[in-house]
Amino acid sequence: MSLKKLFLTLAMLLVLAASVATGLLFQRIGENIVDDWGRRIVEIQVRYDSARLQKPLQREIALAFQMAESNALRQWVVAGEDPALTPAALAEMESFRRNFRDQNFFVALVDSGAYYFNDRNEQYSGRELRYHLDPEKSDDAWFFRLVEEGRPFHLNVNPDTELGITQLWIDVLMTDNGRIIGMVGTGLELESFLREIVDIGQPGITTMYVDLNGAIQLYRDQNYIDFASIVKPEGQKNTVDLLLDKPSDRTRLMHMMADLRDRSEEESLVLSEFVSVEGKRQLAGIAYLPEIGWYQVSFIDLAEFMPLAHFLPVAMIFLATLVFAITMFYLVLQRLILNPLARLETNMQTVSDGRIPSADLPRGHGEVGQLITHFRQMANAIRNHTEELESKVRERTEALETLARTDALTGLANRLGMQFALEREAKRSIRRGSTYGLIWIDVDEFKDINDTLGHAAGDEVLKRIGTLLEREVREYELAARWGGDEFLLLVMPDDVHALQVAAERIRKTIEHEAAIDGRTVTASVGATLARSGEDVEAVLQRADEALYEAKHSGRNRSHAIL
Ligand SMILES: Nc1nc2c(ncn2[C@@H]2O[C@H](COP(=O)(O)OP(=O)(O)OP(=O)(O)O)[C@@H](O)[C@H]2O)c(=O)[nH]1
Repeated sequence: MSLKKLFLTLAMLLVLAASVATGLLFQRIGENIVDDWGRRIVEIQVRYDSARLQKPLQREIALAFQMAESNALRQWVVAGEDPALTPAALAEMESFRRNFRDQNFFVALVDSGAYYFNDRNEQYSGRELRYHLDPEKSDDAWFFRLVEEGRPFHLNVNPDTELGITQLWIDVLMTDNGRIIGMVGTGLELESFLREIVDIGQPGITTMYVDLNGAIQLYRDQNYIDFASIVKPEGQKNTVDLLLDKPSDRTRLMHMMADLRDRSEEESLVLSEFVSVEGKRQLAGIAYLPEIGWYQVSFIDLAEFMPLAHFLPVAMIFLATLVFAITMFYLVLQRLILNPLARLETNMQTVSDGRIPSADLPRGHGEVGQLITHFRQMANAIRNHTEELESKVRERTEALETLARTDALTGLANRLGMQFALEREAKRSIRRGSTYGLIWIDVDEFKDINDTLGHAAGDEVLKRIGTLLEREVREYELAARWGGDEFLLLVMPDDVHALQVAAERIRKTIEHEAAIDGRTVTASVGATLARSGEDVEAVLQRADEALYEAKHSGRNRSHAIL
């Protein structure tokens, strides 16, 4: 895997890991914040709700206690509902009725079982005695049970089947010298009370009030309320665990309730615990309200109340910054290291393929820069060396080529060199319609020179003739040793006559200047003029024939065939 791919994969893995870590971190931080704040909020909420509930209730309870202590009422009851005292007693009842929140009252008497009631609409004015309580009737059991329990006051949520209304009843015992003689109080219309006090419609918050047994007394959904719980046997009550998903949560709540009751002197103590309600993790806040003998239980759905989504923008900004930083790091890495290295690698590949590296190398920084500089120096050295080598090879090749076309003894062109020159001239002749002359020289009785004067003398003769012929040709003409004692001149005569003159002059020059060891050296010379576009072989043939003629007409002659 290339470094580029490796770092890209690494960068992507980093982004992925950073995203997961950020997500987990923010979820953890968010949950901690929400849990921490949730506990504070639930505490405040419970205190606030309990104050809101107790304020109206306490007023009603205090009023009910006043009513229970009313002399007019007590005297009337003790006197066995003396008709003479009844108007004053009814007036007292009416007076309290007007003061109660829902403007109703009840008075229930132990001895006679009489039950007096009037309401806001005064529909029972003049006939306040509604009925007589019957210990045998289950609807009246609440009264006899409360009298039996002897608690000074009690809150009772109960539908009154006789009257056809459901109320939160405030029941206060009326006593005379320690003897319970009756019960007075008022009823708060449950629906409006729940609407105004309990179900305040705050999203994510559910409040309820339960009695010492955990039986639900006030809750926005009346179906859950444990009506007349005072007379219900244990096990049949609608308790708080109806809302809880797990039995373990119920146990924990019950423990908290017991703990709160033990510590009821600690004012406004609120305990909180996470529980599962209707499949959601909710924070339950519980407070004991000793004045009314109930607990307040508030469930806060923190996911709705303080959604973790609120932390999302912060998490997104954090993540975006992280991704941006990693991307920038990768881009800088790519620009400063990966790209220069990739180009360097391409150049190195060129070198390893035996080609000349490109002069266009990237610039780099730091160690990469040093690496590139060293490679550049190395590449330049290779390039210079290669060019030098190539130049030398070219020179040597040219020298070899020259050598291959040169006669070692005389320094003239050899047969190969002459053939090249002839081919070139023949092509030019075709191209330009030009012509050229050939002069063929053969040393006379050279074998004899060798035989008599020695082979070295023979060589010397050949060298001298070479020098003479070299002198005879012009710059653009060529003298060559054709082989053995034969020489060939490629000449450019102006005309036939000039060719004949040149051939004769060469013969004479040899005769006069090539003598060795006192022995005259002569040569026979044949000459011919190439015709326009004529084949080289044909011209050579004719020159050879001219030479043959010169030889056979007595040697040391020049002869031209035109
Ligand atoms: N010294 C010397 N002799 C050579 C060289 N090349 C060829 N020869 C000799 O040159 C002689 C050429 O002789 P021929 O061409 O047969 O005849 P010739 O003796 O010149 O007689 P004509 O040409 O008929 O006049 C031969 O004996 C060759 O051995 C050389 O490089 N040096």
